[in-house]
Amino acid sequence: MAEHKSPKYKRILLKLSGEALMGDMDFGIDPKVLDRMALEIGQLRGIGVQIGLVIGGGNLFRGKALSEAGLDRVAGDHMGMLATVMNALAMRDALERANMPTRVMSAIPMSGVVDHYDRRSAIRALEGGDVVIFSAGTGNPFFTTDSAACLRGIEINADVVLKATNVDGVYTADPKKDPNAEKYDCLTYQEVLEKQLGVMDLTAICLARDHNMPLRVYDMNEPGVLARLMTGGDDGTLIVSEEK
Ligand SMILES: Nc1ncnc2c1ncn2[C@@H]1O[C@H](COP(=O)(O)OP(=O)(O)O)[C@@H](O)[C@H]1O
Ligand SMILES: O=c1ccn([C@@H]2O[C@H](COP(=O)(O)OP(=O)(O)O)[C@@H](O)[C@H]2O)c(=O)[nH]1
Repeated sequence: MAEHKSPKYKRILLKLSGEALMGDMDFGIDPKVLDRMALEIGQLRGIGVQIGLVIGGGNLFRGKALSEAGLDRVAGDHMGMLATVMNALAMRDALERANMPTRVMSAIPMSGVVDHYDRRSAIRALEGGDVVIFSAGTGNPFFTTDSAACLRGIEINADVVLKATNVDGVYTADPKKDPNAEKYDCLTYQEVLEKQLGVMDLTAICLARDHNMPLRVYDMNEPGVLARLMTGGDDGTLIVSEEK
């Protein structure tokens, strides 16, 4: 009989950037990316990991970009948050097609479309094996879904917040702009703040630091990476209170 190691984490909060859902497109959602993510999430669920998801909205709308184009910032942020709900509905569809029971909760009440966010129901659903998608960010303008991921991760007592993105970790500078940037394997919250490393917004880092929530930034385009992380893999960059 095959040997089954118990996973490193019992409960995770996985943050998927909206942009990652575009795949090779310039806007919108690539169903192939959703199906691939559903497959990877299914592998984790199969080994008993409880999964909370926060999905960004940058593939559709970002408040800051809309306000730079002349729209009111708060209206733009509301559009950004609604975009995360659209992404969550698309992700739920992919997860349910892959036979995973899924709950979508929204920080903004949206009766008849998705459930309103409720921490206790979310924890019950996670314990019952549902994948829970937390949508509409924090429900407040001027925040990001990275902050929402740290907030929900802390609220549901996740063991780690995993930020799945399009770079393979945190670098000394933005690797898309600086070809000489070097990757860190491990960093402290304080180093990220002092060096102003832009991979996650500083509000999110402060929240994680204040509640000692480990963060890992990794490349979601690497096949099998999520399952590897569950069995002690060290892909990407770990951000913690003290360097390991
Ligand atoms: N020091 C850094 N290390 C790694 N990535 C960085 C850094 N500074 C900025 N970035 C950028 O952060 C992006 C990842 O963050 P993400 O939230 O997924 O995307 P976005 O900010 O476009 O929504 C990468 O595309 C990368 O270009
Ligand atoms: O708590 C939140 C989370 C998100 N947003 C808005 O929703 C957009 C999409 O989220 P984000 O940029 O974090 O998505 P990602 O970069 O992960 O795709 C943001 O630009 C904001 O305009 C917000 O106002 N409050």
